[in-house]
This record gives sequence, structure tokens and C-alpha cells, in this order.
Amino acid sequence: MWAWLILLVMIGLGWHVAAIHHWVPAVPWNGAAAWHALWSPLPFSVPRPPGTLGRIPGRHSSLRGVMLPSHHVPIAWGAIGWGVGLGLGGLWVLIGTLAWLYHTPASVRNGQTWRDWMLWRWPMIVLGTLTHQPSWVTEAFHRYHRTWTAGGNSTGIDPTWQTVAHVLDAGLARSLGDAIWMTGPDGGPVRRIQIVADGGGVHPAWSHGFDAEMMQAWMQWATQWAEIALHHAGVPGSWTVSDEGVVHRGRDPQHGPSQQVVSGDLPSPASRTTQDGLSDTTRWGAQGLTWQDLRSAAPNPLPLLTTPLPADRVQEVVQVLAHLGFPDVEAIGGQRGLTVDVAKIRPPAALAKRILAESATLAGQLGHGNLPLRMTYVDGEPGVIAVERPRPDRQFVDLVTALARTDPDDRQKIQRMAVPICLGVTPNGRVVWSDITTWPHCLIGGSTNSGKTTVISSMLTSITITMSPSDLRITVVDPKAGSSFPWIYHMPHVDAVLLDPEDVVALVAQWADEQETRYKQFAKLKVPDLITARQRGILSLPYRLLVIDEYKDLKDHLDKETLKEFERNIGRLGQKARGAGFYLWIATQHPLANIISSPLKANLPTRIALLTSSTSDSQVILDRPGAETLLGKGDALFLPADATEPIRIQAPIVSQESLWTYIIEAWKNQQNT
Ligand SMILES: Nc1ncnc2c1ncn2[C@@H]1O[C@H](COP(=O)(O)OP(=O)(O)OP(=O)(O)O)[C@@H](O)[C@H]1O
Repeated sequence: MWAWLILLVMIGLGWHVAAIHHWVPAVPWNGAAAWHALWSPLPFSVPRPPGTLGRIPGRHSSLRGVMLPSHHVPIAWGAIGWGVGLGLGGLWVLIGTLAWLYHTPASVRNGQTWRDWMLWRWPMIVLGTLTHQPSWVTEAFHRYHRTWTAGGNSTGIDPTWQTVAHVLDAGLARSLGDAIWMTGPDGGPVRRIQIVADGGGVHPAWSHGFDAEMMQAWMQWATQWAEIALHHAGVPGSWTVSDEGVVHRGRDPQHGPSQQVVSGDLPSPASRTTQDGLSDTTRWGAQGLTWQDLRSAAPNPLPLLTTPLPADRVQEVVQVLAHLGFPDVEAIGGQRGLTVDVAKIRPPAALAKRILAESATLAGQLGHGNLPLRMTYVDGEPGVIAVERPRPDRQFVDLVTALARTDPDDRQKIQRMAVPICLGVTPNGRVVWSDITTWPHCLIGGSTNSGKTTVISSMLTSITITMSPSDLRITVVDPKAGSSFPWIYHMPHVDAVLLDPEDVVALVAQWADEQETRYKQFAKLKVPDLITARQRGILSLPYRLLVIDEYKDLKDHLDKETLKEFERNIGRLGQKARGAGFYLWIATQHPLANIISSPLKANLPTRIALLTSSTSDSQVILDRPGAETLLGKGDALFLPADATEPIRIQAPIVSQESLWTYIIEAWKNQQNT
């Protein structure tokens, strides 16, 4: 604020002195005169040396046709100078503020952001536009949206899609993020296209502090977004990522036509048809989408998520068990899942426990070498054990395929869920959904590279399809500053991406207080919780979800007292948060007792375990062994708060194709609604 006041005074002063200098040249001009000139518009007079400006008694002069006592002329010019200076300065501030209001969502406006915007980004945008310096404009937007301060205490990234959409008319600017400069698609006046995707284009100024791996991840991200956006903008051409991380695509007049033209190899949503003739038009998700829409977007033909397991594969298990000294084991049947082959057997009751303890020997005998084999009782089939053998030709599943393959019988249930989320596919091909309002908080753990980020990413993506941005707001804490959750940053549901641990602590404290306020509202409305209030249509407060990726990083940055306060506030949120609509997911690759303390764990009753490096890590996440036998890459055990046994799932991955053909379309629908 002070900086602006000083700037205003400087403008006023400059104008004023210039006016006097120009209009009263006959007056002796010296230091004293200049000093007087400074004060002359003020209604009082300061002592002036004789013979200087303003002391010409008894004479009149014309000021643009108006006769004034001569000594009033400089005063009048001074006043005009101040008026014009302040007026122009005020106009500049007004337009700048309007631009700031337009660019920055209400939830994140505060003084600091305004100052930052006004002091150098806004001038840079205006100057860059006037002087045709796109890089200045890009730079100003780019940095601004990486460093904005959300809610007074949260650092986040503003997608600013509206701005970009206006600038580019590219249609998909929302998902590209904050800073794009595209001077026209093919056929437009300019051939060069440069995109600096939010977090994707690694600006040289950001690069220090980045290790090579992180830099590479960001580069990939940039490339990915450029590809998606340009496809949707209908821009043919090839793309490259320059050393500075700026993505170029299209034809540059200086470099001639592009060598590679990749348009046409990208799928067009409109050209897809369903392959199985299913015409389920049940409304699904908050966007009014139907299952038919989903099926149209899914690969054609829609892959099967399970097939029957050949009988000899089950028989093989029975034979090896007999060889190991476990006779009379009955072969029940089996399924070939995405990740594992499941052979179902029923051993004599007396042998069951001993067989369960022999998984390593059985794995060796069945030729799985070091690959783990898991055995578990089958839910709902007393005495039956599932032997889950790793598939050498393991399959992965894309999110849209998983959504489209959801059992028709489950759809009614999903439609009744407050915040439905697709978690993955069981070995027998069932697509598992859950309502996060029942969790209410979740611990996600697994060793590095086990697929935590991918599972979080696909879970969040599935929510953004079923929930509208006004019903669910998401905040993500990502210490990797953007490389972990590529497109999540561009979802219409995401409020902020927090990088500073202090902001996370402040947010949780704020939630704990807001929870109490919400409960007071519920009491007034005579409803027990937000879910009921929303169902009755008497309250439209959004559900709020906070996702913390890598809890250890956060913990390491907090001092003892702050950490205590943080865990105390998580405790305050505890079970009560369920009714109030606040949900928390905490992920860690260090599932150690000293990282996930017992009180914290007690407040995170829903668990998702990915591959762990030891039984004790599995114990920390699930309170039982098992996660150490998983196969990595999204092979997970999901333990809902109220369940006794975990469910094995293969988490879906969000593929490029499903982004293009479905997910981004869903986001666009959300924008339109
Ligand atoms: N569900 C999945 N389907 C297919 N591939 C997956 C899946 N989950 C993870 N992967 C692959 O495994 C690799 C590691 O995944 P991811 O980055 O999600 O692991 P992570 O546990 O978050 O790792 P880190 O802790 O190091 O961040 C990636 O290359 C990813 O493509």
C-alpha cells in the first residue's frame, strides 16, 4: 500500500513540477521556487524568499482564458497537476484492481496478492502488451499464479483458465493452467505457438533447487499438457520442449513448416461408438452424465477386467499343496484378474491355518521365484481360501475403463453416495466404489514407487467426474511442488496447492474452527449433519477434502509445538468432521510408527496400503501384515473403516486417452454448468 502511495505522490509531483516549469517560464526558477512549487496547491502558504515564484502582487494573469491574480496561477497549475497525476494514478490502480479481481478467485484474494499483482505483474502485463513482448506477459502471469497466496495463508496455483481462454480462444485453456501465449492456430495470422503450461514449463528462475529427476518430471508434464491442449485447440503440428522448458508446437515462420504432423492420430470423442449396445441412460455423477456417455468414451471394445482361470491352473495349486503334505484340498475354481490369478481352494478345516502360513514355500514351488503370493480367506465363502498368484502378463486398468465397467447393480448404490469415489478393481473384476463421507479420514501408505501418487491422482479424478466443483472443494499439499499431481492442479475443484507446511497447519486449524460453526448451523436447521442438510436442499456448503502427499516432509518442517498443535487439530476434526463435511487423506512413503503416531492413526480409520518394504510397515498402515506381498504399481489393499478384512484392488491409472476423450470433456461440461 505504501509503495502505491509513494508512486502516486511521485506521479503527482512530477506532473506538478512539469506543469509549472512549462507554464510559468518567466518566473525565476531555482531551488526555492521548486520547493514552493511543491507546496503551492495546498491551501496554506509557506514562507517564500522574495522574488520567487508566486510573489507577483497586484497583477493578473490568464489561465486558459480565466483571469487570476498572478500569484494564484502557479497554485492553480499545481492543483491541476496534482489532480491529473492523482487521477491517472487512481485510474491505473482501479483498472489494475479490476484486472486482479477478474483473475483471482474470491477465495484467495488478499492484500498481499494484490500488492504483488499491482507492483510488478500488472505493469509488466500492460507494458508487455503495449510493446509486443509476449514473454513479459507470460512471465508475469506465470509467476503470479505460482506464488499467489490463498486465503491469507496458503500458497497455491491459480489455473486462470478464463483469462487464458479469452486470450487464446483455445477452448481448453482451463486445463493448461496459468500461462499460455499462443499467437494463433494454424491458419491464424501467426504460426508460432508457445505454451508455458502451469508448472509444466519450467522457467529457468524456478530451476534452482530442482534435482534432475524433478526437472524431468516437469518437462514430461509440460509435454503432456501441450499435447492435450493443442489437440483440443485443433492445432496440427509437432511439439518440442526447449531447454528452458517452454513447449513449442506448430509452425514457426522462421523455421518453416513443422516436420512432423501428428494431428489425426489423436482420438476424437465424437467418433466413438459403444460396442456392446448397452444403452443405460441412468444419470450418473453431478454433471448429468450417463453411463452411456462413459461407455462411449471408454476404449472400444471395452476390456474385460476378469476372465475364468483355466482349471489346470487351480489344479496345479492343489497338486503342489498335496506334494507339500496337505492332502484333500478341494479345487473350487478361479478367476484371472488384472494383476493376479486367483485359485480358490477349500482345504480340510484342520489344515487351513498351516496352509496360510506356507505362502512363501508355495510361491517357490509354483515357480513364482521371488514374486510374492498372497493367501486369504474369501469373504462370504466359509472355509474357502483364495491363492492369489502374480500374473506374469499383468494388466493395468485405465480410470475410464474402470468407471465404464462398474457393475450395473452397483450403480444405484453409487448414486445414493454423497461423495462417490472409484478406488480400483478387485481380482475378480468388481469395480470398487466407496463414499468418502463414510471414511472420514484416510491413511495411504506404501514404499517409494508403489503407486501412491497414481492412486491419489485417479481417486481425485474420479471424484471430479462425479461431483461438481461447487459441491466439493479440494486442497492438495504437494511438497514436490507440482510434479506429483499433473492434471489435478487444473481441475475446477482444486482450491489451492499448498507448498508451505505452515499453511497446512493453519488450514487444519481453520477447518477445526469452521467445523464448530457448521455444527451450530446444523443445530439451527435441526439437521444432524451436512449430508442431511444437503439432501433436504436447505444448505449448500461444499464438502472439503485435504490431501497431504508425503506426511513426513510436512512433519519434518514443523517444530515440536506446531506439530502437536497440528495433530491436536486433526484430533478435533476426528470423527466429527464426517458430519461437518471435512475429509483428510494423508499419504506417506515412510509408514513408520514414529512418523504416523498412534493418535494420528486413530484419526485415520480408512486405510489404503500399497506395496511396503516390510511386514512392520504393513502393520503400521493396516494393523496387519499383507502389504509386503503386493506387486507395486497400484496393487493395493483397501481397508474401509468399518471392515474387518482388506480388499485387494488394482488402482486405475488416468491415461492420456481418457483425459482427452472423457475427463477433460467432463470438466468442460462443469465449466459450462
Ligand atoms: N495404478 C497404476 N497402474 C499402472 N501403473 C502405475 C500405477 N500406479 C503406479 N504406476 C506406475 O508406477 C510408477 C510409480 O508410481 P507413483 O509415482 O504413483 O509411485 P509413488 O508411490 O507415488 O512414488 P514416490 O513415493 O516415489 O512418489 C509410475 O511410473 C507409474 O506409472
